[in-house]
Amino acid sequence: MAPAVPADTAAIKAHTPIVISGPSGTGKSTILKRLFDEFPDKFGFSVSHTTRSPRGGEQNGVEYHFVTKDEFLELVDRKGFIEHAQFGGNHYGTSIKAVEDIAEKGRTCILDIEMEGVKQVANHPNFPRPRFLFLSPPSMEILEQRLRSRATDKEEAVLKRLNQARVEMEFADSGEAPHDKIVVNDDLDKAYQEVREFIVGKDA
Ligand SMILES: Nc1ncnc2c1ncn2[C@@H]1O[C@H](COP(=O)(O)OP(=O)(O)OP(=O)(O)O)[C@@H](O)[C@H]1O
Repeated sequence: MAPAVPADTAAIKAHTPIVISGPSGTGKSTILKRLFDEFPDKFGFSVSHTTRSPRGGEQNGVEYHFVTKDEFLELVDRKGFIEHAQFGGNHYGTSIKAVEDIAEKGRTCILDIEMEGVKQVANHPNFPRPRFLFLSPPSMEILEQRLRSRATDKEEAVLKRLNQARVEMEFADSGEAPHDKIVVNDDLDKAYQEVREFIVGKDA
């Protein structure tokens, strides 16, 4: 078998990645957008790999690294992904290299990933441990309101997201979750300050 992809690199160690997770609709995108706006040069999102075909205008290496299924599975074998999953018949994953690319630019990689991905990252055999942040909704009722107010989902999709949210909240509450910090997104300004402090520290 091909050798494992090296993961313990100086760049990644110098810029410890941040994993942010939390149920859909909790406010991750909203808070990350603020963070990127406040610190335009400090952070980056990694470019994921996918086996799906590029859509009009999508460029390899920009929206995604577009690869064949064989290439994808070879990288899986080599432990080259910190997390990967299958959706709608296609594979998607975050490679070690993609995280390293951000760190090599002197930026901190922010990984917005769901629960199964969080478990994979935490259990990766040689990827250095990132810092884990969980964003929690104040209650299921409020999460439901936010999902509905976003108005991007049909009823069935909202119910599916709420069920998944329950599973994620249970995981976050269990002793198995790797989270270093849990922030409840009740008041947005307050939640943002807590996230900001966790990520950049008090004095930034
Ligand atoms: N503290 C808050 N108070 C009220 N509304 C909020 C708060 N934070 C976020 N929202 C609203 O909740 C909705 C969901 O937020 P957002 O899209 O950022 O969630 P998300 O966690 O990124 O979801 P997904 O994982 O599905 O992308 C948005 O309409 C957003 O404006």
